[in-house]
Amino acid sequence: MKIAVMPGDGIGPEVTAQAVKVLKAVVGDARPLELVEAAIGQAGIDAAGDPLPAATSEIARKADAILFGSAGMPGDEAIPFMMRPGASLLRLRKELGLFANFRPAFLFPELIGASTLKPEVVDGLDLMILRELTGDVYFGEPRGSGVNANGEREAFNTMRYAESEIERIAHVAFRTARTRSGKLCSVDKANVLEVMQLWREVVTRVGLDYPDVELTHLFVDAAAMQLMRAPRQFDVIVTGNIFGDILSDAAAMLTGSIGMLPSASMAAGSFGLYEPVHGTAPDIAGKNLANPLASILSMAMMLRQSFDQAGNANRVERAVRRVLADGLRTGDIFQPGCHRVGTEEMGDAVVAALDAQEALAGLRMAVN
Ligand SMILES: NC(=O)c1ccc[n+]([C@@H]2O[C@H](COP(=O)([O-])OP(=O)(O)OC[C@H]3O[C@@H](n4cnc5c(N)ncnc54)[C@H](O)[C@@H]3O)[C@@H](O)[C@H]2O)c1
Ligand SMILES: CC(C)[C@H](C(=O)O)[C@@H](O)C(=O)O
Ligand SMILES: [Mg+2]
Repeated sequence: MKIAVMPGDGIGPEVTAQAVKVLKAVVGDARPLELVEAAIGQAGIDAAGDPLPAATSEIARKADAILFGSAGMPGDEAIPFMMRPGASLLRLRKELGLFANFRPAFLFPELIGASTLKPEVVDGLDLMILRELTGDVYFGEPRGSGVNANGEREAFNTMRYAESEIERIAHVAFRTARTRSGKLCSVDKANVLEVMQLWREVVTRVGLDYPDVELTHLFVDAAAMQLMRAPRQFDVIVTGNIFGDILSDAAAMLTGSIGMLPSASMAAGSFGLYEPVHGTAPDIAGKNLANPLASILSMAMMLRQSFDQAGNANRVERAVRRVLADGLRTGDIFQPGCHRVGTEEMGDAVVAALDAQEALAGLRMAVN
């Protein structure tokens, strides 16, 4: 198992360290684990004068999977786009062709009181946002800024999708819906944007190959409203890059905190980049306050999707559920009556819960 570890900026190194700790505990001696750390974001600038150093891209290409923390800091916007610490992630996604971004919004029953919605509205929430990740206004050309004919400063980006890009994410979406409830909602803005008219047309056409999947369409503004009103009406949502970015942060709050939302960014095969949906959280960085569970749960997605280790992934998810059931909470998911812990203590508790699972399994074997 060759894994590139890219901690990045802000809370990235803090939460990634916990995911690595849990990874080592769950894999144990069963499989050789090769972890190669690579500099990205500000660390890349410090090491090689580039937020995505060539050496980091090389490590990424040779790995089976990437465990990513987060990148970018306040003030980034003043730096030219390609040199921003935060842009390192966009460049990496594009370089590696990571077009399919899975962002599951799953509510652990123990956190029902931490959700921003009423318990009866979110109870049992388990939805999958599939975000297209290498197209759209993030990468569309032309982009830039300058002075217009009136002598006024202006800036512009281009929302752009090629038919083939929509087709390939649509196929992933329909296949994903098949493995879940068979319901797929495509989110666009076809009432206003040509590019989204194409999106709707192509998704609808691809859908003819999947007659067993029930396809619906929503405009993104209505989708945002429905997500807050009655989120359980959704199972799989497929959408473009920018709408997916926004809807997934919103969905995070239904699960209690942005610190709970993992993600997997996949290319065509089993290679993937796994990262929490949250950013570098400069306001709490370096204080042992960050919730590491999104990072730990991203690592579980890595075990399942890149290494075919569903058993180990389930064990990690069960261990997370155990620590929540035991009342352990970082500040972002704190509820009265619970026990407040820091980033490291939360990671240690997940490892202890894994050990307890193992001890119990050993005991069962001995009894039988
Ligand atoms: N994948 C990434 O690398 C990624 C994702 C989003 C934002 N960013 C970058 O991060 C920087 C900060 O962005 P932002 O402030 O808009 O978003 P953010 O997600 O970093 O923080 C938003 C809020 O959520 C809180 N938060 C985030 N993660 C948390 C965690 N694990 N535990 C507890 N609280 C948590 C923060 O303290 C903050 O109050 C920016 O430079 C942005 O570009 C990077
Ligand atoms: C940091 C930023 C470039 C990134 C994005 O916009 O894709 C982030 O917000 C995310 O959700 O992964
Ligand atoms: Mg985002």
